[in-house]
Amino acid sequence: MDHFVYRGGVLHAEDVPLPDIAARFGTPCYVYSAATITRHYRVFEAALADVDHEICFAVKANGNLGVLGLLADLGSGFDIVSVGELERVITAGGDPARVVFSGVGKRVDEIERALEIGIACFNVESEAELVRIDAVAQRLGVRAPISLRVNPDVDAGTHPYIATGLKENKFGVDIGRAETLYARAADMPGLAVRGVDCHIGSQLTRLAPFRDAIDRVLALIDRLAARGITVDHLDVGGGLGIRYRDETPPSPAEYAAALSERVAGRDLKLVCEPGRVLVGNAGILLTRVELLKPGAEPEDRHFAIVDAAMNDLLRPALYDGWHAIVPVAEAGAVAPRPWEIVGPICETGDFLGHDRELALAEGDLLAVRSAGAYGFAMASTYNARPRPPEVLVDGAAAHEVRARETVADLMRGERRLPIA
Ligand SMILES: Cc1ncc(COP(=O)(O)O)c(C=O)c1O
Ligand SMILES: N[C@@H](CCCC[NH3+])C(=O)O
Repeated sequence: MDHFVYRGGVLHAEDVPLPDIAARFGTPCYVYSAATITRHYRVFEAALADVDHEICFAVKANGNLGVLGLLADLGSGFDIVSVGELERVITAGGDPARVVFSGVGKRVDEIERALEIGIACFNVESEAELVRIDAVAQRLGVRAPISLRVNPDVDAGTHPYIATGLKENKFGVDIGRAETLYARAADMPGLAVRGVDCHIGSQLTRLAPFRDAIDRVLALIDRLAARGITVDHLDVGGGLGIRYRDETPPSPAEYAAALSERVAGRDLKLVCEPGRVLVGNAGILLTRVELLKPGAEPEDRHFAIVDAAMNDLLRPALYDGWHAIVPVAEAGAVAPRPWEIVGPICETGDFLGHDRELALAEGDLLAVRSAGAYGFAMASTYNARPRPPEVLVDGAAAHEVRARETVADLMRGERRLPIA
């Protein structure tokens, strides 16, 4: 459930009509609903209430300070993959002691900063990284809390670009080698073994792969215990899918119940790293139809060129991701027809949606739905297009939590030769 609803024929974000947002902040523009994020977080939290747990929001899904601040106030921890994300969490008021640090290529300076600030755990993705973290921690005179991210070799049944839990993927260490690596980690003076971590992919719509992965990881935890290596938490990563079109993912409550059932009776804290499920359907990309280019022949395609493009929302171009595209106001006298919704960028892959039955006129506003996760976060400035503003709506108030970039912002730090 989200808080983007039609009232009087006009789409609102909570109590704010989207045309008001377009008038105030211009288009394209990302719009998020605080009530939706809050609701999703609380549902997740309530579903895990019976087990010792920590929710660490995956910052990569949406790193806006307004969104992170809201989640921090709700009590969320954070999953980061770079020192940039760590600084964002700290600036937004998040608690570094509730941060887990994932990612296959952590640099020495990133490890140093995370150790200085005192994060909860490093999710270590290779033997080389264990050695690196151990060396940095010893140099700083501390012990780094670690989990090994194990790759359980299960098929997440998602798009191949976002499946991570197969042996062929670059992520984590082979579950068959994990025991040996844990034994090695336990002997390293700069490391403190704390947990086991696993994340099998994103936009999963079935529970079975999560269950399979957890069962394999719990079996590993038992084998480790038999060797005298105990862990205090199991990090199950993120990955729960959302409905973009007609998917029927498990609800957060069903997902959480499946997890708690697996760990019940064990002295283990459950750590989750949800991203998309908390913010995906809490955001839209607001865009305006610039020009219409209908085909001349019956078999021709009709193009609607809008002011948002693949640089603003990459998912359609990158994964053929389907996002609902809906009118902000009810159509006037125009008849609906199938439109290709495209941006102004010089790439054939620059589309937001194919074959959408819409009644369009130039100047109309459209909402590209389910854009709260991996939307702005993956935006670029390709074609020298400044990135859009982000607006966080809370009831009747619309807060600009990121101003629109300017062309001057894009050129900052650049020079032409000769440099005086
Ligand atoms: C390590 C890790 N944790 C959490 C997430 C968040 O995933 P999602 O947005 O699918 O919940 C990701 C991204 O897939 C990830 O790579
Ligand atoms: N960026 C992807 C998900 C990748 C998740 C990163 N671990 C998406 O939009 O669906």
